[in-house]
Amino acid sequence: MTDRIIIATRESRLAMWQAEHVRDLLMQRFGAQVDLLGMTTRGDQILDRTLSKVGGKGLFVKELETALEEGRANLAVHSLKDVPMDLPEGFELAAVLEREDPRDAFVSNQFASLADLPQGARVGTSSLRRVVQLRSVRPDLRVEPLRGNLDTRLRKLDEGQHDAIVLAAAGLKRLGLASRIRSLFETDQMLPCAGQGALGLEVCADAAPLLAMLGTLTHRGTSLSVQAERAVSRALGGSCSMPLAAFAQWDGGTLVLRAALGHPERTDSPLLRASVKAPVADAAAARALGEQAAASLRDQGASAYLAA
Ligand SMILES: NCc1[nH]cc(CCC(=O)O)c1CC(=O)O
Repeated sequence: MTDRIIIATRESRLAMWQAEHVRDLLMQRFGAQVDLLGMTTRGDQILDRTLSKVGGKGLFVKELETALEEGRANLAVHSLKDVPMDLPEGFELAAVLEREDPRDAFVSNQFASLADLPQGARVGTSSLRRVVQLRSVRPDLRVEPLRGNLDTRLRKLDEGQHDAIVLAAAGLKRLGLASRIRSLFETDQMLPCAGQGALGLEVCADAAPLLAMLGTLTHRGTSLSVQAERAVSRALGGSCSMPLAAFAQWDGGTLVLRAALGHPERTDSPLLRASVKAPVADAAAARALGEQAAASLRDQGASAYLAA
């Protein structure tokens, strides 16, 4: 079963790149024969509404999981930031690959950075996390919705619908579009969301040989970081589309985790921030650190933000 592997993937250019990247890795590392099964998910079809209003992240993942369940594929490759905090019963993350650049990128045809934008400039993004952080440094900006895959978003920018847009650097780099990045946000200005830049490999929990084999691909620092980040979100129990950022870095011993939570509606509410660190050597300790960051946000009044 592990000598021929079928990867279920969405058909966007980024998803295909990621699936092909994993295919190449599996061929190199294990000499496996790998095929791709392209699929369109509900999340890909809904382009006119904010995802958080129609069911959130799970929309991109569900169809792929069904393919795994029915044995049409063995493996699904995801951008971890699109994977819900708790996988449905019967599925497991077999591996977390080394993280690409986790930062957000400022993309514009006229302006070099956020600081260069004139008063009242129009910035495209549909991510509440980006909206609240933009608002906190530049309350004057007009933040406008922007959806679609990377190519669609860049086209909307090029058509003049926005003065600038904010995108994950990882996606742009993977697609050979790094030249579109005018500047990278420092993480203290625009903290990434949990899992940004990392890929997760999902399999059926009963696929023991495959789980063991793929597990060897895990990048330890990325995996511990992402466990802590995802634990913040899980502990806050809000929806996966809440304006929450969580970003961790591991130096081989200590995990440093920062989180930020914005109010989804009230522009006068400040961002809540937490920063915690501890020696971390396993997933349980990483998750405990995430829970500590969530507790700190709660102490600062996070529940009023989450209820909104
Ligand atoms: N939400 C869509 C999505 N999912 C993963 C990436 C980029 C790659 C990554 O962060 O792993 C993007 C694009 C973006 O947010 O700009």
